[in-house]
Amino acid sequence: MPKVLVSDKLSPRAVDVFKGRGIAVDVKTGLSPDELTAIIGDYDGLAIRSATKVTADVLAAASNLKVVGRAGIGVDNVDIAAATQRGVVVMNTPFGNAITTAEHAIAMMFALARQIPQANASTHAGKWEKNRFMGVELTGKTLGVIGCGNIGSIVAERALGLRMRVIAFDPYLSPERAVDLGVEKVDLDDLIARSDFITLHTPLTEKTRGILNAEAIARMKPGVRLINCARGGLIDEAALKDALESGHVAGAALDVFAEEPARDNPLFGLDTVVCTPHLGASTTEAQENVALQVAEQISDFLLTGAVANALNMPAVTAEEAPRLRPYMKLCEQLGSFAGQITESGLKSVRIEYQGDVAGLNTRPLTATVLQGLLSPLLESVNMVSAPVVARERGIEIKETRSEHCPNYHSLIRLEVTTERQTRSVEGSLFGGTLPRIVRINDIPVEAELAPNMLYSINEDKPGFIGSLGTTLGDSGVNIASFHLGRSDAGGQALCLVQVDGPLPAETVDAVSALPHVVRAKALRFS
Ligand SMILES: NC(=O)C1=CN([C@@H]2O[C@H](COP(=O)(O)OP(=O)(O)OC[C@H]3O[C@@H](n4cnc5c(N)ncnc54)[C@H](O)[C@@H]3O)[C@@H](O)[C@H]2O)C=CC1
Ligand SMILES: O=C(O)C(=O)COP(=O)(O)O
Repeated sequence: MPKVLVSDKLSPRAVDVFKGRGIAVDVKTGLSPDELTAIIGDYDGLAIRSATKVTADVLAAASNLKVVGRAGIGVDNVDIAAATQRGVVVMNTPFGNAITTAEHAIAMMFALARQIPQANASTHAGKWEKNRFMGVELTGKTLGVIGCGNIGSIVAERALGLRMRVIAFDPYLSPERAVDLGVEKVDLDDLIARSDFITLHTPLTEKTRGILNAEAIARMKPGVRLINCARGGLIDEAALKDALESGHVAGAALDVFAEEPARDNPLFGLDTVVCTPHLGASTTEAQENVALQVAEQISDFLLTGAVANALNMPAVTAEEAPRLRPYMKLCEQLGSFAGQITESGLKSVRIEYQGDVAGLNTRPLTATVLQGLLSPLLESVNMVSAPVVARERGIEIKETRSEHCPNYHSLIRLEVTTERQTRSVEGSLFGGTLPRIVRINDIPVEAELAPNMLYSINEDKPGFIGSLGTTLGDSGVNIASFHLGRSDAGGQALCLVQVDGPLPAETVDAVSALPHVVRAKALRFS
């Protein structure tokens, strides 16, 4: 039974989902990094929000971990590169809290415009400072949206409803989408120079860190107001403090901080700053959405192999997963076969999908071919890490698809070019589910790959099969099945022999030494 750890405060509905799907679940929140590292090795899945930091150290201790599910959007608390290297799928729930977070940004904008928190505190204190809290109207003001994705575009829609003029900076926002949303697409300089309010909705990346730094703040309109419900690192907090103190920035509403939990921050105590403790996603509705979704996604992945909303792996739907499974087995075998007979550096890999399989989602299949191919050559690689590892090693990967497939419903052809030669192996599914190798180096053969196999290439000469059988028999190796193929009479021949148990190295050497044998090798398949 797979086991999941919930290490942040998630709606209890997540636990219900895990239990309902037959997954064991522990809830342990508030763990220190050391405590998490000490126990993570017991779990197949980890469900988190923003508090848990899934660092390379945590991942190094996570020997059984297959999936990290983020009940929310931002994954800057997860070392995705390290997860990918370790073959751990990282998923998020990209929509479940978007409306709620957009609403928080709008609420923060109103709070800023009318100083509601300050007025609230003053009124509770019995001060009745009617003349102190003079606000500004939103109607007709220009709102600059930095990052116009899911949340930014909801904020834009709501702001248009408030009769604001909305301008947006987002390099990935298409002009058509901007027109549909009713926003003006501008560059960052323009946005900074023209906005009365600026709201941030980008992820925190190396490109966006400090996007509003001292220099950007200096170019803003005097009296500008800033809202940040995305990530703390987007604004330079020290520069913002200076600009608030000088009055150049009239106010800032911040839900997120460079260091969280933020117990001590340079901006605390300024009466022009409105703060909330990372509450953007904190509504009952959003928390139920993301908890249910992440629990379903983690369960689907652990139980069926379906992959949704992964940041480091192609998607596989619950409908596709069972259809892809036999092809994945075939792809793994094709890759593993090629990987085991490869003895020099890989240069390129070409995968041809023919027939029915060409109409399926082939990205996970290609990832599985690469996993099979690289596994015999590298220490630990799986379908999450294999494409990245292949790219890092400069291996060129080509994928082609054709509906045309004369002899089979589906055929997958893998061609591997190394520093020395090009080899190919082709396979199909018999009866729709059983992987079979049907061609090796353009020589037809029909073989099922079993855990222990002997592969040999020989000249097609009389007597070879007898001497091979005798050599194996003399070594006490029992033959389970025997598959032969040849290019033409007297030309190159090959055989794949399934044997009962691992082949001793001396036996392989003895086969290699037989007359007419070009090469012999023991192969293992899972
Ligand atoms: N305060 C809170 O509780 C919450 C905060 N968030 C934060 O909000 C962020 C945005 O969430 P979504 O809108 O759902 O993400 P999204 O991925 O839908 O949108 C992000 C947008 O930022 C744009 N972008 C990327 N790099 C950019 C750059 N250098 N300059 C300008 N735009 C850039 C992208 O093109 C994209 O359109 C999340 O990454 C997360 O950090 C999300 C949910 C709750
Ligand atoms: O979804 C996000 O990106 C958020 O920032 C929400 O964070 P939280 O789950 O409330 O800790």
